[in-house]
Amino acid sequence: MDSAVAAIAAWMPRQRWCGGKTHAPRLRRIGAFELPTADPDARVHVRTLLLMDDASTPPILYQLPVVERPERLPSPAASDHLIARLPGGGFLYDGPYDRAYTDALLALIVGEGQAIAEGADAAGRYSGGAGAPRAPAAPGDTAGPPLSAPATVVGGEQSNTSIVYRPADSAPVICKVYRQLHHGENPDVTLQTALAASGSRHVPASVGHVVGEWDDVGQADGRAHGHLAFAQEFLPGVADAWRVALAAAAADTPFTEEARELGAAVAALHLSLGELFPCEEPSPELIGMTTGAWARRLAIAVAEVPELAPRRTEIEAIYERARAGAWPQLQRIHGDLHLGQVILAPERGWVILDFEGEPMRPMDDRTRPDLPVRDVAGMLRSFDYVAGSTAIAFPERASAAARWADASRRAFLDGYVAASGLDLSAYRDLLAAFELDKAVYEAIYETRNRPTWAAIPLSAISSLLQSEPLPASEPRTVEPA
Ligand SMILES: Nc1ncnc2c1ncn2[C@@H]1O[C@H](COP(=O)(O)OP(=O)(O)O)[C@@H](O)[C@H]1O
Ligand SMILES: O=P(O)(O)O[C@H]1O[C@H](CO)[C@@H](O[C@H]2O[C@H](CO)[C@@H](O)[C@H](O)[C@H]2O)[C@H](O)[C@H]1O
Repeated sequence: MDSAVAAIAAWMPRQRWCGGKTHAPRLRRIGAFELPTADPDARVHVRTLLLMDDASTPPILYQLPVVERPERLPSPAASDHLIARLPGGGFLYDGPYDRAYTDALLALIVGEGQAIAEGADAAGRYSGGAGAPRAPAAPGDTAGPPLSAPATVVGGEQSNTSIVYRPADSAPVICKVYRQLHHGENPDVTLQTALAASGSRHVPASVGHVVGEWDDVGQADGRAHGHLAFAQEFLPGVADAWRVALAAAAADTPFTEEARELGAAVAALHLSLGELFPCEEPSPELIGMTTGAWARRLAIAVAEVPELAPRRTEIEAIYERARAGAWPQLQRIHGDLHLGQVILAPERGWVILDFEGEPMRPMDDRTRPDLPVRDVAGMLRSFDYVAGSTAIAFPERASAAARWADASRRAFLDGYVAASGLDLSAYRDLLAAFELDKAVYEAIYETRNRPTWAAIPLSAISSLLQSEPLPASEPRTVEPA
């Protein structure tokens, strides 16, 4: 497979999910596993490679599902997903675009299957959300659910690769294949599965997931264990709020009613998470962990984004003011909340997706109790992004878009405060620090991934350093989601 790894290294930087577009990956094979397929002659191999990019700092472990075929796929569209011709005469395809992989993955989850280990291993776990395909009652039970269905890959700006299955006789399912792997719990799986099981209407039902293991010298027993994929109910025909909000801002259509309800949905989510998972008091140690993370992120940003160096002292002053101020209880949160993570489903209201947390943050940080204001700050930044990207696309609409964003931000805060019972005005400094920290994160993210958008967080950082936090209205108490 060495030639395949070399071909993947050349192909990978062009993929949206690749975190290291600014350097040539230096890939080291950690292990692989093969998924059983329906091919009776076993001429097609569905293999997942786990490859460490040692050229990233810190190194990133990638999941690369590929399909090795003896012949070229006939469809002209398939050639877009051909990674390489193999020296032995075969063809190597990008797995999520090849039905052999998508079917093998669905069957692994729904049938609670086991991969064939080649140094790494994987197994399916089925949790059976409403309307999802059902696992066979017993091995070989042919009256079971579809283990095969037409599938398409979700396009756009995604950190992972999501595959939508549309079985003929059961509800559609979306399965996210994690591209960057980590040892331990992936909150995307654990938080959403617990919320759905508790009856929350603000998350899609869970269908199942894939767990995996691979060699890792950093673990006591030399093996890492983590989540590789997550399948959930797919809500069809709804655009994410980012697209809806962009259209509303471009047309100068008010979004305040939707923003207020979104604030209430986020509050209900926080109440549910606070009940389902342990909470912690803000001890000096926990406060130190949060402020330490702000400082580390700022140091990376200053090194990578030259425009930030002159603002460092001012940013640190806002962090210090927040450190010395009031801190609420810590609890599990979403962790990377923005408009691209929420959809407005008919007769259901706001549905919140993607609980994986910020992809550039260490997984240990993402799985600890955190501050709900981090999520509030993330959504406030997202409304500002709508104004920023509208201004880039239509400079003549910049002022109207800025007013649109300001009204949406205020309505979101009003909805959140009214529904959460949290007196946000007591945590203004903390909210300001989290908003700044998110903008600092975005400055790194955009510089690495979409340099033409780096101006959006950079101009937000300037405004945040000049302005006072938004006032927040009085809270009242409501039931969890
Ligand atoms: N359950 C779902 N129902 C409908 N659309 C979904 C669902 N889950 C994800 N999506 C769509 O796929 C996109 C990417 O999903 P997300 O979980 O945010 O992936 P990533 O981690 O790659 O960013 C979302 O913005 C949304 O448009
Ligand atoms: O891919 P994820 O959803 O896990 O999140 C990452 O990518 C996001 C961009 O797709 C990025 O969000 C930033 O851009 C959004 C517009 O595209 C904007 O709505 C967000 O407010 C802004 O933070 C996110 O930060 C990153 O973690």
